[in-house]
Amino acid sequence: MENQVRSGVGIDYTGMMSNSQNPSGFTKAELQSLQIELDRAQTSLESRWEAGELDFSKLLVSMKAQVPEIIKYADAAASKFENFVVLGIGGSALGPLAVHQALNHYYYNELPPEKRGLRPRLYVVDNIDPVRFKELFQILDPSKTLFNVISKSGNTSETMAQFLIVRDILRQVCGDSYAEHIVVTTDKAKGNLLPIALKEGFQRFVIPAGVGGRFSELTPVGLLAAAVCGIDIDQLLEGALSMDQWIRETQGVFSNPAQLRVALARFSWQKGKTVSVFMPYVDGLKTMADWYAQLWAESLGKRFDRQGQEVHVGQTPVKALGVTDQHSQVQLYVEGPNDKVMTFVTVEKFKDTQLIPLDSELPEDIHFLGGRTLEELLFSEQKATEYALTLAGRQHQKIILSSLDAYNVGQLLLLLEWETAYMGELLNINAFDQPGVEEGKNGTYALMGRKGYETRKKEIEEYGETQYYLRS
Ligand SMILES: O=P(O)(O)OC[C@H]1O[C@](O)(CO)[C@@H](O)[C@@H]1O
Repeated sequence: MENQVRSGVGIDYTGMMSNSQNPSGFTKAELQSLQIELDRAQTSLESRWEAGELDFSKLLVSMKAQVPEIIKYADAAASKFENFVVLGIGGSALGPLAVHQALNHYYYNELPPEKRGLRPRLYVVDNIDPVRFKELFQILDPSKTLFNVISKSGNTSETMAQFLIVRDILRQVCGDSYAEHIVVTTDKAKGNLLPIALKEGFQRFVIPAGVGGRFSELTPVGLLAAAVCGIDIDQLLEGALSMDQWIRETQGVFSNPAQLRVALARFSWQKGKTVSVFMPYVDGLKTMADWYAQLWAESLGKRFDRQGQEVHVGQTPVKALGVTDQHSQVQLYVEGPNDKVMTFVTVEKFKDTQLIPLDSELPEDIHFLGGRTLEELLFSEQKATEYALTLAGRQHQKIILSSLDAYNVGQLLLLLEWETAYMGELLNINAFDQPGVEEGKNGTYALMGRKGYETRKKEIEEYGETQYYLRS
């Protein structure tokens, strides 16, 4: 194998490469030809790192130093509250959810408290659907709940609205002690949430200035929820640091995992693969696909390059789950337009095993299942899907975690963050802003009557008149 598997996460890119079954795959020479560009990207990223623009990586060490403080608070919260609710959206919600699902029991909230290590149930409310919001309070006792309001900007309408509703409920239920039920995670110096937190005396955690929402999982954004729910955040950061070191200290497309992944992404993009399918074959990683989708889409979907030229770049991320989506989307991937590149995410070993019982009374055709395990079936299905894709000339690769543990999840997060940063360099765009979303945010302020947005409001209302409509 050319690519070294270090510490527990590996990349199998056989399905991306040219061979007798897939002559249209890439050659080693092709990947190697990108090395000068990759070296340039590495140098540029290094200077951005120095300048504090890549604090998702640079601040890992200081995050590790903050672990005891976070654990101390989390343990105290866990002994006091039955529920921990994250209020946030986008990067302020997807990371906490992804890591929780990856590392805790799949039915964590339904477990009796002693099987949860007496830790609180976790809810991540990442939307503003009024029905869902109301229904949350039909199952939650606010007096036994700690709410973590997370917003980097401290201004996001969805999160601020959630906060205002929750604060109101808490005031009614808990009276003067309502502030003990709110912990705020936001910027140190900016945004509307900060002065409120200071005035009302909420416990506060800081999102470092140079870390944007979608890169913030390994700051208090994700670390607090993880620690409250019993995840080993020290190991999470340890894994992240080891991947960080591997990527920052290694030269060469066949040795540096971020360079390898980005070279594959770059060539597939160039060859018309406008869709990137992220398909874990582990239920625990299902919401990791949501987290990845935001990271890849918001970072790389850009209209202008750094010189202001209109480029309209970006690969569309699609979330899928193996084996479930074999029975839903894979037909399209095998026979539809050849515009997709697939990343499967798998584990070498599941935490547990499940035997399929043998029953010789049953029809002969299902005998083959008996005595085998569910994971054997799952691995076989995955392999068979890879084979079908290869036969159809479709490219695919695998990120393989030795097991689904905190260390490896930390590695995975950093790998995906770094490859996104690299892709930004190769596409010559700013991977750390989101001007297209800001437009929508401002439009929302206008429509909701925020001061200073009156002209915008008028424009949108005029534009927004319904002209064509069909109804039952
Ligand atoms: O954490 P904030 O500032 O509330 O932002 C939430 C999300 O909104 C965005 O700014 C736009 O979707 C994301 O980048 C971010 O993760």
